[in-house]
Amino acid sequence: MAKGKIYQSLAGFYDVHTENQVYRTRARGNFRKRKITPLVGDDVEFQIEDDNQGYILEILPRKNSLVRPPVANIDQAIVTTAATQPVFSSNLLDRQLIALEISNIKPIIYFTKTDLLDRAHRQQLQEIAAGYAAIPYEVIFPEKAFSETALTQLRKLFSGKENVIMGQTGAGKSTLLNHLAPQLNLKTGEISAALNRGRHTTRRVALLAVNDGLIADTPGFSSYDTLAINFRELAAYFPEFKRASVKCRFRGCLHVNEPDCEVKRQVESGKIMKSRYENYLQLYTDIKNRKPNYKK
Ligand SMILES: Nc1nc2c(ncn2[C@@H]2O[C@H](COP(=O)(O)OP(=O)(O)OP(=O)(O)O)[C@@H](O)[C@H]2O)c(=O)[nH]1
Ligand SMILES: [Zn+2]
Repeated sequence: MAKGKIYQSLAGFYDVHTENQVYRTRARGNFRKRKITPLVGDDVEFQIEDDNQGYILEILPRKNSLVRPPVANIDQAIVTTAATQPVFSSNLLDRQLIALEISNIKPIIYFTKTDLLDRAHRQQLQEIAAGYAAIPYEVIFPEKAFSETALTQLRKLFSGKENVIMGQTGAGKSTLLNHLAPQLNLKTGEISAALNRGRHTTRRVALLAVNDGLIADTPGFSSYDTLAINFRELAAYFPEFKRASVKCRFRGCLHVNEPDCEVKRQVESGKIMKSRYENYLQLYTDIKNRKPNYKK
């Protein structure tokens, strides 16, 4: 029996890479019965049948997995965030960050279209970017769009990691992927259309080697609209709230109506971004009012 990692899935075949070879494998029938589908990124045990063929026997435990794109064991996500066109939304960004925190995926916030900002807006967005960097999140705010400095910074963060790209439609995901992996030659503006074609569309998904790291060739969206968490857990996915909360008077403080709340104090003093707190309250209310059958 051999061990490897699935790098590509296409029409029921899984390309498994070991240290020195690639095997084209199929999943054994018992996976279908157990309703388990191997995913790109899975570490697997497989039986070698021929020179470079085989079948998968076991999927090793996953760190996490996404639905779109269907990829497992992701370390990092590049959250492609338009500074403008579409207009910057802290609410969308925060929801993406929370979804990643829940899945234990490290976010890298990459601002696109910074070249389209006038001076006043550039100043404003730079302050926002600095706020996120202080949380701390990895933030890349290119002086010029896709400057070598920004791309080098991003490539460095890749090393030894499995990455995915996410972001709303038009944010610049394909453009960024093309800069990172020119061999892809993606047409811009096409990805969201392909993803929206429906869940039954079989698409090739592959991991590409980029600077000692791996990147999924298919950008995706997180399932932030189906947050399945309890409202009491939400604050734990805001790193700066979690840090402050040790100084709240009450254990289990939800930072809403409680007296002597350190999170609220830090919002007042400007240490915690007001927008983050407002987005927290909005999401908190949404989750609390969610219909019971909506949970998972
Ligand atoms: N000026 C400027 N334009 C950009 C930048 N990034 C992307 N664009 C343009 O914005 C448009 C959308 O970019 P895409 O890369 O297609 O965006 P996407 O996120 O892949 O979009 P979907 O496929 O719809 O999900 C294209 O016309 C790009 O050329 C940038 O940093 N600066
Ligand atoms: Zn509190």
